[in-house]
Amino acid sequence: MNLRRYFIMGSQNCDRKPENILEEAAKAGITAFQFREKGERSLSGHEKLKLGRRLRDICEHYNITFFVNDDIDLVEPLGADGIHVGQGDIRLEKVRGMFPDKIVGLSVANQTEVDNSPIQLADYLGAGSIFATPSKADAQQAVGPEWIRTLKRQYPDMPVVGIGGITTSNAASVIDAGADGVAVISAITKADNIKRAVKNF
Ligand SMILES: Cc1ncc(COP(=O)(O)OP(=O)(O)O)c(N)n1
Ligand SMILES: Cc1nc(C(=O)O)sc1CCOP(=O)(O)O
Ligand SMILES: [Mg+2]
Repeated sequence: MNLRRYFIMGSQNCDRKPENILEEAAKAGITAFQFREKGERSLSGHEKLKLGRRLRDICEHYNITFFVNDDIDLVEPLGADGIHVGQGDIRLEKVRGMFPDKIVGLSVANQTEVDNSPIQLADYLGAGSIFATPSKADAQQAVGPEWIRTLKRQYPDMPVVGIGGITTSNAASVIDAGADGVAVISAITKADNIKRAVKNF
């Protein structure tokens, strides 16, 4: 599992064909991808499944770890490598029980969430929002890279990715704080030059 350059995207994040954006990012060197088809202008039902299949095929071709966001019903149909869940989603214990062999990620935004979560059941943590994000209306208040340090002090062996408002300009501060990777939406979907953006991470 390589979470160093973790790209997250759904069609609602894209001004052009999602397949083309993912393919450019894949060629440029992302290491993990999360299919997050969610919120305003997002697809549902069969259209969501069909897009997921096309994006999964691109990841398979470029050997990129493929995650589904939230939706347990898509994990098997898409042949996903893993699933990412947050505090308001299906409980981690249940996800782990359903998918003992998949990679499971959990979001943690503050110490209370950590204290109330079975952290050891997760394979990695998504820590954020690190900075203010334009991509998630219900994101919690930005906590800064210090949150990564706090998590790594408690769980030195648990992979942690920073998420929320991460750009090529501030990613180094997230990695310097001990993160194993950076998870981004807009820094890639909105980039003038995706190849350059991915390489700069
Ligand atoms: C890698 C990663 N980290 C955090 C999140 C956020 O998950 P969640 O809190 O469940 O919010 P939604 O993405 O479902 O809106 C994530 N998706 N990925
Ligand atoms: C999906 C997601 N989760 C977050 C969290 O804080 O848990 S922030 C976020 C959106 C990240 O998008 P961008 O890279 O454009 O800021
Ligand atoms: Mg979620």
